[in-house]
Parts: sequence; C-alpha cells; structure tokens
Amino acid sequence: MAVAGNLGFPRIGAGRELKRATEAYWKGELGEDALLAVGRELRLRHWGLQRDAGLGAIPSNDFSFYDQVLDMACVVGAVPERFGWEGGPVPLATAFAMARGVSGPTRGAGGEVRPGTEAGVAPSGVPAMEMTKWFDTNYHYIVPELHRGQRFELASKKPVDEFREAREAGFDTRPVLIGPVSLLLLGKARGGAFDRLSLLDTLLPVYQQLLAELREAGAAWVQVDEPFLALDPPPEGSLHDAYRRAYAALREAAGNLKLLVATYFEGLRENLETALALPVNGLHLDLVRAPEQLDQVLAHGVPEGLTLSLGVVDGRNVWRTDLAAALEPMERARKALGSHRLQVAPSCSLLHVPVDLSLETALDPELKGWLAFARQKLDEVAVLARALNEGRDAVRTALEASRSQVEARRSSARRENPQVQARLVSLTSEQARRRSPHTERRSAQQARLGLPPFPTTTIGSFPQTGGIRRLRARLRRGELDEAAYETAIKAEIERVVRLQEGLGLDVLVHGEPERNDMVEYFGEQLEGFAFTEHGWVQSYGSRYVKPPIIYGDVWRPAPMTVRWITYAQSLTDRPVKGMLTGPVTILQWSFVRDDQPRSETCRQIALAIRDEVLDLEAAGIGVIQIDEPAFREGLPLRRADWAGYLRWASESFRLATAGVRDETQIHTHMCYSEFNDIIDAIAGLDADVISIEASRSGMELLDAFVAFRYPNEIGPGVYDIHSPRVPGREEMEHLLRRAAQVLDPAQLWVNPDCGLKTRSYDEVTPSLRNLVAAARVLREEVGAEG
Ligand SMILES: Nc1nc2c(c(=O)[nH]1)N[C@@H](CNc1ccc(C(=O)N[C@@H](CCC(=O)N[C@@H](CCC(=O)N[C@@H](CCC(=O)O)C(=O)O)C(=O)O)C(=O)O)cc1)CN2
Ligand code: MET
Ligand SMILES: [Zn+2]
Repeated sequence: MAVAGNLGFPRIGAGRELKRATEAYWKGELGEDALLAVGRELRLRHWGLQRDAGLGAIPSNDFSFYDQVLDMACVVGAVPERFGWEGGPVPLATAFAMARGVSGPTRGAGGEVRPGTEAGVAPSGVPAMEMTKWFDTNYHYIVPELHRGQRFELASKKPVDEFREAREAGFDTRPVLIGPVSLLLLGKARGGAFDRLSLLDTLLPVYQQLLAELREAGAAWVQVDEPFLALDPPPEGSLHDAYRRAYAALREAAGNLKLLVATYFEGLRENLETALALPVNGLHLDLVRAPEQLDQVLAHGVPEGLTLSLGVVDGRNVWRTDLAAALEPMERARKALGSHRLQVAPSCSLLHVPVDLSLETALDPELKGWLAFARQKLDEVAVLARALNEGRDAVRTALEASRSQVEARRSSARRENPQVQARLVSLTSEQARRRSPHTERRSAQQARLGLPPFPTTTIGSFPQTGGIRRLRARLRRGELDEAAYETAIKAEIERVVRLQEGLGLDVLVHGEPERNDMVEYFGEQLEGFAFTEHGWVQSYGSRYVKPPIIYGDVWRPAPMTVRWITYAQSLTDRPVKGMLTGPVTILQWSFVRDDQPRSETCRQIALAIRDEVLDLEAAGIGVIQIDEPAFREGLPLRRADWAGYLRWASESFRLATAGVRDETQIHTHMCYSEFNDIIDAIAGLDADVISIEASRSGMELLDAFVAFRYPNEIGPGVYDIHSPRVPGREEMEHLLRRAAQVLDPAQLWVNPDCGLKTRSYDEVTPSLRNLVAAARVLREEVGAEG
C-alpha cells in the first residue's frame, strides 16, 4: 500500500492565530499558558484536518512558535552563552530571546534586536542571533551559532512532547527533525572559521538519544530533513563521509524506528549514490523541482527495503495539480518497486503556501478553480495515493475534475494578452541599455539635481504606523470611502515630506504609506495578477506576506504610483525619489505561473515597470528607485544554473530602467545580500546609484564593490534599521570614513540600510538627524582636503 504523507503543514493558522497570539504575548497582553494553548489548539486542528484528508503519514514537530531551525538548535542545546541558559529544557522566553534579542534597561547602549521587534522595546546588550533566507524561499530562519569545541545535549524534548501530545489525542504522527548534517551546514561558525562538520561526532549522540526517546514513545517513522543532499557540496570536504557516518549512527540508535530522509528544492544529482546508500528506510524526492531524478534513481536501482516518497504535489506554488500527469512517473515507480515501497507527498513542507483556498470568497471563481492551497494539496496527495493503490479507475472523478481544470487553465483566454506577447517579441537590445555611459549621465544628473557631496536619502518607506494600517483596514471593510482614504494618505505624505525637509535630507521620499507591501501593492494594480484575502505565508517569526498570484500575461492598465509621487513632489523644491519594486523581486515574491519560463514572466513585469518609470519621468520626477532586494535570492540553488538566471534577471532590470534620459537618475536598492559572487552582474545593472545593507557588517559588504572597482555611485547603509537602537552621529561618521577610504568619496551616498516601515518615529527621527549630521561632517572633511 502506498501511503499518503506530508512533510509539514503551515502552522500560522487560517486566521493568523499564531501571529496574533505571539505578538500579544510579546506585548505582555497574553500569558505564556494562553500562548501555549493557542499552539496546542493549532497543532490538534492541523493533525485533524490531515487525518480527515486521508493522510497516513502526518508530521509532528513541524509546529513552531517562531522557527523550526531555532527549535532544533534548542533541542540539541546549541544556545549561545549570552542568553544565560544553564542546561535543561530551553524556556520559551529564551528561545524568543535568541530570535529577537533581549531588551535592556537603557536606550542607546549595546546590541540590536531582530526585525519584527515591536516599536518601543528598549535596546539591549543581548543581540539576537542572525537570521537568513531559507534556501531560495522568502522564509527566513535563525542561524545556529557554532563554535569550535561546542558541546551539545538533548535539551528540549519538543519532538517527543509533540509526538506524545498527538498520540494522546489519537494521532499517530511522523516527527520531523532537521538532520544532523544539514543542521550543522545551516549554522555559522563563530569565533573563527572552522569545519562545521567537525562537530558531527559530538552532535550525533544527541540525535541518537532523541531517536531512542521517540522510539520509546511509540513512533514508527521519523522524517529527517537533509535538504543539503540536494545542493552543491559546501567548501568543507568529506561531505559524503559525513552523511555516511551520521546515518550509521542514527541507524544504530533507531532500532526498529524507521527513518525517512527528506530532500527538497533541488535534485540529488552527484549525491544520488550517497543518498541511496544511506542505511535508512525511506528517501523523499522533490519531483516538482527535479522530475528527472526519479528515472535516475530507478535506473541506479533502489536498495531492497528502501521506500521512495514521491514529492509530486508542488509545495512551493499554488496551482492545482494535473493529477493524471503526476501519476505517470508514479506508475513507473510502482512498476519498478511495487506500491508498498512508495509514499506520495507534496514536494516539500507546505509551510510555503497559504493555508486554505476555501476561505477566499472574493477570488474570481474561474481562477479559484485553478488553485490549491495547503488543505487542497492534502486532498490531491490522498487521491494520488489511492490511484496508486487501487488504480486510476478508483479515482476517476477526481482525475477528470483535475484534468478539466488544467485544460480550462490552459485554454483560458484570460491568461493571454497578444499585445504583451508581441511587445516581448519585438524587444531590441537598445531598450535594455542606457543611452550614454554613467560618466556622461552623471554630469547631466549633477547639473539637474545640484546635490552636495555625500548626498543623503532614505530607502523609501517611513514607519507603517498602526494608524495607517487601520485606515486601510477601514477602507477594506467599507467604513471609509476612497476619497477619505486618499485624503488621509496625502496628509501622511505631507507629514513625511515636511519631516525630511526639517531634517535636511537631500533626496526625499513620499514614505510609501499607501502600500500594504512592496510586492502585493503592485500585484494589485497589474493585470495578470490575482491577490487573495487570506493567503498569508510566514516570512519570519510573526511577520507574514500575502504573495500575489501571477496567472497570466502581465501588463499595466494605468499608472500605479505617479499620483502619490507627484503629489509629494508638488510639496517641495527638493527632488522627490519615485519608488518602485523591480521585476525580479516582484517575480520572486509572487506565486508564478508554471506554464512558461520564469524569465518570460519576468520580462513582462519588466515592461510594466518600464512604463511606470517613463510615466514618472514624464511627470517631472528626476530620481527613480527600483528596489531589487530579492535579486540575490533568485539565484538558482545550483551554481551551474547561475549564469542563465543572471542573464535574464539583469536584462529584466535594465529593461525596466534603461528607457530614461541621461539626466534621470536611476537608483536601486538591495538588502539581505552577499555580493561577492555576483558583483559583475550587479555592476551590469548599470544603476546610477545602488544602496545596500552594510552597517551591521561594519561595511564588510562593500569589499566586493571595492575589489571590483565598482564604477557607479553607491550608498552603503550606515543605519541598522533592524534595530530599535538610535545610532549616534560619530558611529555613522566612522562607517562613512571607512567607506571613503576604500571608495572614491565622490561615489558615496549616505542612507540607512533599508526601509523604515518596521520602525517607529521616535527611533527614526533622531537617527536620521544624526545621519544628516554625519554626512555634513564628512562633507567638510573631504572638502577641506580637496
Ligand atoms: N513581500 C515581501 N517580502 C519580504 C519583505 C517585504 O517587505 N515584503 N521584506 C523582507 C522581510 N520580510 C518581511 C515580511 C513581512 C513583513 C511585514 O511587516 N508584514 C506585515 C504585514 C504587512 C501587510 O501586508 N499589511 C497590510 C495588512 C495589515 C494587517 O494585518 N491589517 C490588520 C488590520 C490593521 C490593524 O488594525 O492593525 C488585519 O487585516 O487584521 C496593510 O498594511 O494593509 C505583518 O506580518 O504584520 C516585514 C518584513 C523579505 N521579504
Ligand atoms: C526589503 S527592501 C525595502 C525597500 C522599500 N523601498 C522600503 O523602503 O521599504
Ligand atoms: Zn531593503
């Protein structure tokens, strides 16, 4: 019998219960017991609906109050010393402190707190752990800190506790663990570089003890995630040996407990041999991202006693599965192995898709028929498993329904816009190239803008206050009409403009108060996009996003930002910077159509943004910023695929921006990025000015630009906006001096690391005042030298 399984269910709750409860707890409005009760309620609800969907392998320990990697670090006792943990179960408050930092008694001293920390939390001497992208997703995990000689112990027993909790409620679950090799590779060496895998031997006994406890608690299977098995080998050697040693140890401790190793987001490729040789009972393959690996695995031969888990339902996207098409490779696997050696599953955890499509009452019914969210994907998995076990006839109605929706989507006229397609075909390479080189543009821009050296600006957003969000909520509920909303937003824009004038900033912004999110806002206004009411997906901790859905050819029916930017410009003599999100980031942070290459969709978005850029220019806006924070994140996981991506991604950016005259200044902004590997592609974007996150690393991120002799202008962030702390003038001066030592001072801009939307005005106002003062000091110094 093929088992229907799942690798992880979204934990946020269909009504964002987890966010509300966690944030209330942080504010002191909800006690720990009440928070724990919400967690328990969500787990039971999710187990219940997976069982009702007919799943045989239901995950546990996929729940987390913040992040599953953080939880796993707590399980193995990898709690950095500064959090004052003294062994034993890691308290919830300690785990939150690791994620968010701890507030201290005074303002202004010490370290930072993670983004997401609510305004008003005092800064502290206990900085949070780092946070970074989970592979190529918009989910962020807390990076375990590893040091030479690190000790581990079985500290938190969350996986065992949640298994027992499920069992007592009548659910037989399959606990999910992050595997030992991947856990170490997800971590970061602290206190000097060393081979992270050298810690494996001290870590393995903890996993052995954990498996023994799970076995005693009655678990039959454990899912051990090893996503790195599907990636390029890391710089450390002996990876194959590490997997072999690790799984020999786990096998020994597991006894009759069965181990399923899960890989996802890519194919096994050169690791196929290693993966198939592991002494485990099951191997999960992502057959959506890497369908070719099934035949490779079957050709290689699957060892006796190894079950394959076929990840055929897309866990990263929202389209309904073509069930009949999905069955074809599955039936080949059945022929080779027999259905008793197969499981059916989503390609990866369902964490990355919204919870439940049935909540969407405003979605166009035709479109809704094409979609499946987490709950609906469970049904698909169950049907596919049944088809393997009982034959296609047993599920004929479901197969037909799926086929007819797939057909409807394929033939639907609403996806197509012949004009967009024609425009793409007739693109010329001139359209993706500025008219003159940067040096010439620079003089033209200087003549027009007349900016001082070390010009100051911000990245776009000003604080998204509760008041602004409530305005939008009231507009949605019909309690406020469009006109009243518009008036209120304009008042906000005026306030932000006056504030910036008062602070003495050189290039102003309108503050983005009209935007719910930098991607969703554009999705709402572009054709070919749909958006949801409840389609939330966790981005980090209690911060969620509602990615829009690209279902058809993308085009821009009307200007999107012009009236807000020109309104802001009408209020002041200083230049106001127009703010747009770039095509790569819009693509990356949306659910994309899977019936054409991403590159094609990206070019369509680029043309829509190009139209907006040209309209802003025609309306007299002289500075336009096109944000691309997800440019680096879009890089394929396998290095062999990088060049192709970089070609179309940078072409799309240039297509969006290169239509303007020389005297129009194009800015871009990137954060959460390492530039070393891709600096030539960044330079190839040919933006006049790029602002980057740099303050936390003490300008280290600039190294790539220095080594490359980056020719255009650059604003390395000097104000860490992820912290509530107000940076002093001297500290920012110091950062600027460091930048001015390694780059030509004439290249430099002065700005924060990123937008200010998650901060509050009492943090932002003094910080920007200091930033302007620091720029003035540098102007004098450099002016005096020259
Ligand atoms: N798409 C995207 N990805 C990104 C980023 C980003 O900015 N956007 N930044 C990076 C970090 N990730 C982030 C992800 C989310 C948030 C964030 O702040 N999310 C907000 C939601 C933002 C939003 O969509 N706001 C809407 C809806 C807000 C809302 O929940 N309103 C209340 C009612 C309003 C109230 O009374 O407060 C409700 O509907 O119940 C609006 O402003 O209109 C949150 O979870 O709280 C920040 C950073 C990387 N990835
Ligand atoms: C994540 S990058 C954010 C850029 C955007 N313009 C902002 O200021 O919020
Ligand atoms: Zn940013």
